[in-house]
Amino acid sequence: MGRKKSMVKLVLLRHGESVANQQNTYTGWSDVPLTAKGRAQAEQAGAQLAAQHIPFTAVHTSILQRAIVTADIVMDAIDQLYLPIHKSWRLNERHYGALRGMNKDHSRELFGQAQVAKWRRGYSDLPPLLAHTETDRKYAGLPASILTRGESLALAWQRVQPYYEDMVVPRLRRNENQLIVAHGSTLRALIKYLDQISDADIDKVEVGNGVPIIYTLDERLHVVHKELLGQ
Ligand SMILES: O=C(O)[C@@H](CO)OP(=O)(O)O
Repeated sequence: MGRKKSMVKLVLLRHGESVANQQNTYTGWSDVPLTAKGRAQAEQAGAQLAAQHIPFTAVHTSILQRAIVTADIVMDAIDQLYLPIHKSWRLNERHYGALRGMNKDHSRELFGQAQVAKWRRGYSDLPPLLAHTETDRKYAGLPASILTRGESLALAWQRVQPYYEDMVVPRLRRNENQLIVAHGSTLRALIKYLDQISDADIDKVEVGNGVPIIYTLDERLHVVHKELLGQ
């Protein structure tokens, strides 16, 4: 009789629509709230996940309210409010530098379609940097090496990967299902890693607000199945 292969679930979820998403402005580390539509998207994601009956042992999110509130709504909907929730700046959205707050259509008028496409979806392209690093007290303890004046997706991955390796992988290895509620680019970086997408092809990957992505992983944590709920 062969040994039963263990399979574990890793669920990724981008927050519901934020005020900045609604206004079509660059967000990054801006700490903007969900819209009413964003809350409804989180509730719908929670209902879809509830139907999957996945018992998690931990939830991971950023220190930005749009992700934290989405995580809370989902934990309630799946009746797992008791779970530990780990919040880390490492799961924050990619820092959009001096673009933050700017309307995305306006940025295309200013810099051109091609440049904006690279900033938004390229792997190594750095947005124009802020003149100063973050002053918000929640970032006071950040390592000095972290560039908080703007990040490429590649730079964001450099701070997401250690979180994934230290906080998520050990739990997955113990066969514990994990839920990560984060942001478009943070999740694109993780999806790039899990799906082994090349630097060039990551520009085709989009992550929708409130669409749960369920990965089934084998004992080496390689992807054996991927499903987007409600798609
Ligand atoms: O503004 C942002 O921070 C992100 C996600 O909302 O936008 P984009 O899709 O342009 O990378």
